[in-house]
Amino acid sequence: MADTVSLLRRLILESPPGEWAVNQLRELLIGALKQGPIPQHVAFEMDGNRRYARSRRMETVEGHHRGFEALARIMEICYKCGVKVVTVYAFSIENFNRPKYEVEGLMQLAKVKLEQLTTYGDILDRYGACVRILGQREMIRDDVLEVMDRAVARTKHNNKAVLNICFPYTSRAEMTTAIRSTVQEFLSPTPPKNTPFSPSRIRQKILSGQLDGRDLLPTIPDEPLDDGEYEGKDIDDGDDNDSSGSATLPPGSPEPRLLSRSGSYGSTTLPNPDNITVDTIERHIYTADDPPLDLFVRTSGVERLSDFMLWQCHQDTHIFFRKCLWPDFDLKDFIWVLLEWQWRQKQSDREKPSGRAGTAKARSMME
Ligand SMILES: CC(C)=CCC/C(C)=C/CC/C(C)=C/COP(=O)(O)OP(=O)(O)O
Repeated sequence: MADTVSLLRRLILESPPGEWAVNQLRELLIGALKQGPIPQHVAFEMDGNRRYARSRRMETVEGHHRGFEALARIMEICYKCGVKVVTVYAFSIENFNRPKYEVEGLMQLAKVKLEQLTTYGDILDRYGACVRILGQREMIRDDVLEVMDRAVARTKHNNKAVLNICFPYTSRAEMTTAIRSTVQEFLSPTPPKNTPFSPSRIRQKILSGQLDGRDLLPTIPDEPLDDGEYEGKDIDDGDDNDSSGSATLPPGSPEPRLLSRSGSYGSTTLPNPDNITVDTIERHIYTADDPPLDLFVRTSGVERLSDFMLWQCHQDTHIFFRKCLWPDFDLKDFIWVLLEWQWRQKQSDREKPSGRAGTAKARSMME
């Protein structure tokens, strides 16, 4: 009986009039949603593809294909609603540890779908969305990278919306990269060379025996270091796997600012770590150009962030965990997330003026 009902339902919904009616209803719902506030930046942790495949006795890779279809549907809903940036976790660095055939399947899927997505007139072009690939580029093999670069180049003229594809990504790798490039930027202003008190000059003198090391101040390079240029202990390679120009200050290192405060180096402008703020790091994070993350959605019932958007989740990011598996995720699920987000926005807007009034009142009472 249940089988007959579900078959009948499928027949109706998949018939041309059924499809037309469903599309009309979707448009109506999206139109209604657009009447309220809309998150500017939404991230999806698309979880549950393999469980979806297993429960339907499909190949794992087929589960990922269905996952991509869900992504295309959700992306369209987002852009139609007015979301500016959609960020998706398409491949974690940890995913390289999955069986070879699955990793290969995901690479092929990325290649085929990115070509498709960025073909002129397809979904991204329709909504004026450009593609950006966020993650550890050096871990992507050449044939995939080529397709990704082409996708980015083909859509770079689109300036209404963004699709951030995190591939291969983890937040810790993103933050490490951001810190590394912050340090590189921080050390890059080149001071006047060979001034009598420049660190390199002092180093030269020590090496040539003209100065003993007793009064040696903590050394800060006065010019960007080349790999292997410096053998001292105060600048160290921060990553065992990657020695490409990375420099970290190990725990217990003397604070570089002491140097600049002491003024020992004359007119040399030495980096001051006090100048590194949240905003400095933010500028080096992959999503630096994007609006703050308003909404984070993870499917499949797992309630963890799993190294995704750890920096971007701030005090006003609303995090939603949904039980449904990603390939099943559609407007019927997303609408509740959006409605709840809109409701929470209204609540916090309502609280804000009274909160402010309360503070002002408290202040006037104290005065
Ligand atoms: C081009 C492009 C953007 C492609 C995206 C395709 C896509 C949906 C990728 C997601 C891959 C992935 C590791 C999902 C997590 O589910 P899981 O495999 O961990 O499933 P499980 O939780 O059931 O084990």
